[in-house]
Amino acid sequence: MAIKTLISEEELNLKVKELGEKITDHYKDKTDEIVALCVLKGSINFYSDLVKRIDMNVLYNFIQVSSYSGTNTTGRIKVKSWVEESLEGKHVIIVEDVVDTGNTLKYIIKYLERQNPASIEIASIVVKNVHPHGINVKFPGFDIGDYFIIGYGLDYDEKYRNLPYIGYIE
Ligand SMILES: O=P(O)(O)OC[C@H]1O[C@H](OP(=O)(O)OP(=O)(O)O)[C@H](O)[C@@H]1O
Ligand code: HPA
Repeated sequence: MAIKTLISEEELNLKVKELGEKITDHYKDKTDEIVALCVLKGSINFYSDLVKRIDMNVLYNFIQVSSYSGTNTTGRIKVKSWVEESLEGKHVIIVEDVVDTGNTLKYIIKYLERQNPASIEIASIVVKNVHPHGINVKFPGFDIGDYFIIGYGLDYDEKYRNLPYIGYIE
């Protein structure tokens, strides 16, 4: 079993910087509060790098949901923890590591909308299928093909999250 690099640490750093600049530019005239919402566990590394590249005040918030077993979605989203503070009138940036089938985001957005945020946008370091479930990823990182990826927060059965790059198992 060999791990092949798909996106290097250097490529990740450059992309995160670029996304941070785009996000800063997009929200620069907004007066309402901006919340960066980390979708645990997979987004932890991207989130931590991205918020440092956003040149304005962002509030931190975290949720934990999961639906994968091995390389397949179970199709059932398990909510392990959810947003505690009110999102009413706030601009929410959902920070994801990967948008794959789009099931997870479809679920999250449906429930977040009930809290009447001012807006909801998505930043994802990797997008696998363009517009799954019609989901529009406003701040996409890398578009990739049909790889099951690991590293930079992404796991295979909870392993490999701490690789500093994104790879796949050959
Ligand atoms: O677009 P989808 O097909 O729904 O897949 C994307 C989601 O799957 C992964 O989470 P996972 O359920 O593996 O939990 P984890 O973040 O704790 O690893 C990943 O972190 C995304 O949240
Ligand atoms: O390619 C992937 N890797 C790890 N977790 C995932 N969750 C959805 N797709 C993936």
